[in-house]
Amino acid sequence: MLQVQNISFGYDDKTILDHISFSVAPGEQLSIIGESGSGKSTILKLLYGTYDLPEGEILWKNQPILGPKYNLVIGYDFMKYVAQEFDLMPFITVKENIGKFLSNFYPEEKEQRAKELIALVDLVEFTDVKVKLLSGGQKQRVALARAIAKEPEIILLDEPFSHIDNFQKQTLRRNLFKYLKEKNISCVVATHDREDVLPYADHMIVLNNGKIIANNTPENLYKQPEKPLIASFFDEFNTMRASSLGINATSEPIFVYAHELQLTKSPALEVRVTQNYYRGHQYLVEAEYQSKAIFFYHNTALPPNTTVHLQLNVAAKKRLKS
Ligand SMILES: Nc1ncnc2c1ncn2[C@@H]1O[C@H](COP(=O)(O)OP(=O)(O)OP(=O)(O)O)[C@@H](O)[C@H]1O
Repeated sequence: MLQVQNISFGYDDKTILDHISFSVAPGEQLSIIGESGSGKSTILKLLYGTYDLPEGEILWKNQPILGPKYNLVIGYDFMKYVAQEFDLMPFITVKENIGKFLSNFYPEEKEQRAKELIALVDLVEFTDVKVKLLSGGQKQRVALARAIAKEPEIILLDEPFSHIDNFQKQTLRRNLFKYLKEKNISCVVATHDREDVLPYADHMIVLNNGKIIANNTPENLYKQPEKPLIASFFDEFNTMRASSLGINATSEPIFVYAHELQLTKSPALEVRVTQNYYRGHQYLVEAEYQSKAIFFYHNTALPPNTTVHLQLNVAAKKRLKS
């Protein structure tokens, strides 16, 4: 179990993390989300022991993770960290880069394992290519393969698929996260991508102004986002009054995802269409309601300046009542 207990940290006078606590069980995947600069990478670096902690404690299986003041070499064998900069060896091949992280004791097993890892990250045709000749996405794959080479107990991933193209991202993500679960490797992922979180994370924490403002399952946070920052991570959304949608709920503003609004003939929420954005499966329609923008999805583009009426779909009513 990883335990982060009341840690605070800043690079200079400015506090970046302010009394943060969370934990990660063996085999569990935790996602850290938050705006750019909110401190996601800083948390990963602290978990890895890159800096000394001025306050609080980080424990892995009840042993403290210590910074450079106490460790000549940063990091621990049971933990791997894939940073945004990959730190590969450019003048040797993909296989040699991965091999550096495997034991030389049983050469046949080493060969087999290197092949297995290269296949996992789909780099078979680049096995013997020098890393300096690879693209950014290919380098990121090598870094991921290298990090899991020795099966760490916990892995820290900083935007792990940021350089991988959309064609290959889904497969790589599925393969990697499935592999980590199978091997019971704990995983902490800093990400901006909801696709890293919704299908895979057991828990997610949301960072804002140095604090954790939410710590829950992705499903619970998706259903009850509570803050615009959280809703915006998942999807296009609107901040609305429950009364304007004809539901008896709180007088507090509610967050309604754009896909939860649909056209109706009855005289419900009346809006004026201003723009359409093609999104493949549907159009995202921008409209004006009481001088503010409101967004919803529709199967076809709607002519600008038309007046239409909107209502919540059935699933949204259920979500907002629960
Ligand atoms: N080595 C450093 N020295 C001084 N300030 C730093 C250093 N590294 C990061 N910072 C500052 O700390 C804050 C948090 O940075 P961090 O990289 O942890 O954010 P992040 O949430 O990971 O951002 P992003 O999503 O853009 O990667 C930022 O304001 C950043 O400018």
